[in-house]
Amino acid sequence: MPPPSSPNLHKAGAGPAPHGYVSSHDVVNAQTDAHRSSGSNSSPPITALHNQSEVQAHRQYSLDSFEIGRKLGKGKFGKVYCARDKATGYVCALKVMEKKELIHFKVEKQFRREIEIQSNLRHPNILRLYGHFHDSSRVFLILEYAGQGEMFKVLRKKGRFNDILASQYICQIASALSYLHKKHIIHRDLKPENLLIGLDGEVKLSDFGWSVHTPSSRRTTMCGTLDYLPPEMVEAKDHDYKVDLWALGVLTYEFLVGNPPFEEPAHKATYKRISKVDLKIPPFVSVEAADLIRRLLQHQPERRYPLDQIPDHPWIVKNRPLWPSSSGGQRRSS
Ligand SMILES: Nc1ncnc2c1ncn2[C@@H]1O[C@H](COP(=O)(O)OP(=O)(O)OP(=O)(O)O)[C@@H](O)[C@H]1O
Repeated sequence: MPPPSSPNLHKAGAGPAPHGYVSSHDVVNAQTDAHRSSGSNSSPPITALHNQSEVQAHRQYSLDSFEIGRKLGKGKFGKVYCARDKATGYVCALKVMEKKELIHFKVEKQFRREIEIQSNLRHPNILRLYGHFHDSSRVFLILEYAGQGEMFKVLRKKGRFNDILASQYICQIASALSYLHKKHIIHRDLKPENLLIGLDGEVKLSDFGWSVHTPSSRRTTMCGTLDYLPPEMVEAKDHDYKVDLWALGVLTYEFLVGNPPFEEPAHKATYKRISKVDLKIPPFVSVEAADLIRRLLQHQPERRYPLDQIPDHPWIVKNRPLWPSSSGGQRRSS
């Protein structure tokens, strides 16, 4: 585990074995899992330790290094638990995957790429991967704990976000994407399901399974979620980092409207609408937000609004003074 020096690290509250943490050996005990996950939904009472100094660099981690808390969720390839590093008290999320499943579904390569990419990233709006370890049958990822959970769930619960919240999220995501693009990484799978929310309400971009280091020639691999696919991928043309700009436009729309713009019951119909950029923005969407959506959802990738101009877009400029100050917004100093 690289030194977890990020200001987003969190330390468990004081006291012996608090928050329902148990021995790490219980992590694969299905019965206790069920018991824990059906228990309290509240996050463990944890205290953010901002600017905490470097801790235990180059330590060798194993399952014994952690006390395992409640199950945070379940993905296609594993379960995620809240965990506390016994030595330091730091709280993280521990993702547990069965090796045989990764092999069975032929996702080892994708998984290795995800680890390689994510462990080298340092940005307040990108979920940190502190390290990984394995035993004979499982692989464990030590991830930053996103205390407010999944963006997707929050959005579905609220229906849609107001301009203030949506603009703050979009500005944070634009900053994270801009950081990735400067490192020649395309995310390629931006959608609410791949966004988590940190303890202070800040966006955490996660899931780098589809990401690629931009190659010299552009790629044609078909990937990503249907609703977020750009015209060039629907039309099986080459694509580059500008696919993320299109996805940001789709996301802006979904945040403000509650569903993605080209959604149709049949795949073919969705493809068609994407290819034609058949965009209908409801009248309740503000003029400024609609302008940004249209500028991002351009059929021609070169015409899409550049990420570095997003903080100066009128929608962001208008709403920035209303953002709650504690939620990790990417404020401009000028
Ligand atoms: N770092 C984290 N902090 C808090 N909760 C998390 C964290 N990582 C995952 N979770 C929770 O666990 C669930 C499962 O996560 P996981 O990454 O395994 O799968 P996923 O991203 O939902 O799906 P997929 O299997 O397609 O990658 C998430 O939906 C989320 O609710």
